[in-house]
Amino acid sequence: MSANDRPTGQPTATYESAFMKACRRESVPHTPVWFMRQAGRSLPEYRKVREGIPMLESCMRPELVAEITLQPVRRHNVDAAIYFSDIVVPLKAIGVDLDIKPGVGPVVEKPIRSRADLAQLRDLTPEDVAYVTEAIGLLTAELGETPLIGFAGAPFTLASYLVEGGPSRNHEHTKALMYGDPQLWAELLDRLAEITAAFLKVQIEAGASAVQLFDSWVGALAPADYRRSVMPASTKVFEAVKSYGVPRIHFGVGTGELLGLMGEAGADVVGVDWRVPLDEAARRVGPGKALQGNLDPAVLFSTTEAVETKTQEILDAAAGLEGHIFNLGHGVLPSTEPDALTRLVEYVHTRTAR
Ligand SMILES: Cc1c2[nH]c(c1CCC(=O)O)Cc1[nH]c(c(CCC(=O)O)c1C)Cc1[nH]c(c(CCC(=O)O)c1C)Cc1[nH]c(c(C)c1CCC(=O)O)C2
Repeated sequence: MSANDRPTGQPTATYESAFMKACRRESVPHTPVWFMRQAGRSLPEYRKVREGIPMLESCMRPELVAEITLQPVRRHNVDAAIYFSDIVVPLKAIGVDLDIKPGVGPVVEKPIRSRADLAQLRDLTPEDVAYVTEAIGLLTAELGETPLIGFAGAPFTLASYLVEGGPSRNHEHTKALMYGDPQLWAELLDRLAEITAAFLKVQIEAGASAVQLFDSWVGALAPADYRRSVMPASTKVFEAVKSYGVPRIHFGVGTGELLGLMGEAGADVVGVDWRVPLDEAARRVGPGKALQGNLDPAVLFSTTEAVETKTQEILDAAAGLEGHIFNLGHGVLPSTEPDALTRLVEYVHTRTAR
C-alpha cells in the first residue's frame, strides 16, 4: 500500500480530514493544528482526573487514557488527538525497572552500560500492552472523524534514558557508549528499533491514523554521528510500519542540522522546532515531505497580540510548503494558560480558511 491509499478499516471522513490531507501534501480546507503535549498538566480537568494516580499507572488504565486523550480535543478544537502515554511505556511493559518521577521524568533503576545489561530488553508482544489496544478501541469510537496519532520514542532518545539512567543535559554516558563501543551501541539501538516498531504496530492495528516518532534529544548529535550511529535504527522503525500506509511524523528538538537526514530516515512529515523558519526547513528537508511546526511554546506566555504576530510569521513562512501541520516547536509547557491554546487554534483556522 502506498501512503496515498486509505488503510483498511479507517473511516473515509478520517482519511479525508484536514490533518490527514496535510500529511499527504494534498490541499486542505484550513491548516490543521495539534499540539505536542496537548493532553497534560496545562489542563485543570487533567490534573483533576490524575489526582493520586502515578503517571505510569494512569497510562495503563484504558478508560482514563481515553478520557485524558479526549480532553484537549473537546476544549481546543484541535485537528488531531495524540494518544496519552509516555515514551517509556513500552520499556516498562517488557519489564524494565523504571518509573516516571514527578517534575523529573523517566528514571531507570539499572542503567544499560554493558552487554549483559541488554538482557533487560526482550521483544514486545501485543499482550504486553493490551491496555493500549483497548484504549485505542475506546478512542476511535469516540473521536469520530478526528484522527488519532499514535507515538513512540525513537531509539536514540530511549537509549539516552536507558544509558544515563534518567534525564540528562549532556548525554555523557550515552555518547561514551556510542563512541567507545560502537558494536554494543548498534545492538542496543537495533533492539530498541524492534521494540519501538512492535509498539507502533500495536497502535496502528488498533486504529491509530498516523504515528509520530519522537527523537526529542537527538539534536545533541552532529550530522555525521547521526547518520552513522542513529539513522539505521530510526530507518528500521519507519520501514517496519511503512506497509500500513499511515503518515509517519518524525520530530526532535534542536535538530536544525539534522532535518534532511531525519526526513531521509523515512518520515512523511518532518517536525521542526522554533529555531529554523519553515521555509528554510523546507529547503533543508527537500521535496516530497510535509512539515510540522513551529511556534516556540514560550511565546504563549506573551500577549495575544504577540502570539498572533509570531503565528502569522509562521503561516507566511509556510505559505509555499507542500503540506503544513501547525504545531508548537516542542511540547506545551505545564503552566500554559489553556485559553491561549484555544485562541491559537481558532486563529490558525481563521487565517488559513480557504
Ligand atoms: C522526552 C519525552 C518523554 N515523554 C515524551 C517525550 C517526547 C516528547 C517531548 O520531547 O516532550 C512523550 C510524551 N509524554 C506524554 C505525552 C502525552 C501525549 C501528549 O502529547 O499530549 C507524550 C507525547 C505524557 C507525559 N509524560 C510525562 C508527563 C508529566 C507527568 C504528570 O503529568 O504527572 C506527561 C503528561 C512525564 C515525562 N516523560 C518524559 C518527560 C521529559 C517527562 C516530564 C517530566 C516532568 O516535567 O514531570 C519523557
